[in-house]
Amino acid sequence: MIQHCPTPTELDDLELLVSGAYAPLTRFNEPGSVVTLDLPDGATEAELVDPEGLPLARVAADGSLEPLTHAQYGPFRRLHLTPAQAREQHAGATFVPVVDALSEADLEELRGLGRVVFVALMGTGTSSLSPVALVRATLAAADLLDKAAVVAVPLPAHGDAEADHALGAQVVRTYAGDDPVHALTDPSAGRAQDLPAAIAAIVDEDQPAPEEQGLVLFFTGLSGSGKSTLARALMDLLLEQGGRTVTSLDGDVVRRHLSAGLTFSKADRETNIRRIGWVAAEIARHGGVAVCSPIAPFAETREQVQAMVEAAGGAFFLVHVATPLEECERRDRKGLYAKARAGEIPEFTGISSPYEEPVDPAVRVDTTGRTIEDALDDVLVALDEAGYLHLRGTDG
Ligand SMILES: Nc1ncnc2c1ncn2[C@@H]1O[C@H](COP(=O)(O)OS(=O)(=O)O)[C@@H](OP(=O)(O)O)[C@H]1O
Ligand SMILES: Nc1ncnc2c1ncn2[C@@H]1O[C@H](COP(=O)(O)OP(=O)(O)O)[C@@H](O)[C@H]1O
Repeated sequence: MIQHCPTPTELDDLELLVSGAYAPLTRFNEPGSVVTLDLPDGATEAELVDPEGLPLARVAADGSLEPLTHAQYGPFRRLHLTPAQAREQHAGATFVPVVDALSEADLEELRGLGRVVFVALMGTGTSSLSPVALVRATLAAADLLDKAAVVAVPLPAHGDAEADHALGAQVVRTYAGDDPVHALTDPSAGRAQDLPAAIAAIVDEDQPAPEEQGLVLFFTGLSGSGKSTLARALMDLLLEQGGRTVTSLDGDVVRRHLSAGLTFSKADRETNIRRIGWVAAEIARHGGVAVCSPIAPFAETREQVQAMVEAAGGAFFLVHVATPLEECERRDRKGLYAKARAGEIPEFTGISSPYEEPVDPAVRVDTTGRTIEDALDDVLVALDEAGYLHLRGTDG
């Protein structure tokens, strides 16, 4: 039987299927259900493992589950009660679903309800807050009420608003059992202007202003288009003007270290870009700036990098260095195009290997006939307008 690590959404679903939160649903892939599991390469059964390889459950061909161990990772694990545990610990309370930071108005609405249990629906993609910040903000809200407790339920979003709403309502009912459920009248209506100070501080930390957010500047384009030159010039400005930590992930340099030994086959290029994306996402997670300048010829891999960066709370800023092939080949700074034309370098991007142009980059720069400062200015203006970096160029 194969081992398989499900997606974050599938891991959330697995926990809720096993805990009884989805009752009467107990298995993946029931007809018409949004609770689905994709196994790789046509496999019909598998041992499901967490990201660190701990076996969690076996899934059979009919989607049914045999639990092996409970998930043990992640912050606030102690608040992950099963519905049975929640009903036992909090019998007689009013259950209140929460998907966002609670405002003064929300709290006012709850005063007088007696004992309240917040059911923080903190699964993947449910809230605009990160899962951990949603729980932290809900604990802060509980502190502001007389008698309130928090249960964390990793109910994920499945991309179908109607089905997700129905599933959420059903899950909260299951947690409440015979006790009342109170849905807030206008959840998050008071957002921004009406958050208690302790909750506002948690939201601000989770959602930093664009100029404080981790940033991945990703230059893509043909060999010789000007990626490294522009990336280096931009990093110099950042270092000169200060205030941020900066890491370079240049294509050639990465291939000498992180990706040493990889070829230029499609599979190896994808591996190379995903490695860059993984490192860049970690840098962004810590609020730093990563400047990446690989060719990155495949749209799908670039999108995977974007997803990794955004999942880490960073902003992804794609710069297409759109210098045409003719100009890159005319420059042929490293003599590689001549060798590729002579058949000495196989699978050369633009000659014998594809480059998929980005459809919707944050900025597109053709460097042909322009100075470096002038071309860089296009990037600086776009970054300034997006609010991420406010750098002054050197040409005025
Ligand atoms: N077959 C082939 N195709 C493209 N490029 C080649 C090839 N062989 C070697 N080189 C040199 O490697 C640099 C590109 O590496 P990358 O890691 O950026 O490429 S990729 O993103 O994995 O496609 C690229 O550097 P840049 O010119 O800076 O882009 C080339 O110098
Ligand atoms: N406006 C410009 N912006 C960037 N590079 C330019 C520009 N005009 C000419 N060039 C030259 O083009 C070449 C680009 O090479 P490089 O930055 O290594 O490209 P890449 O990293 O995309 O392979 C350099 O020799 C650079 O001096």
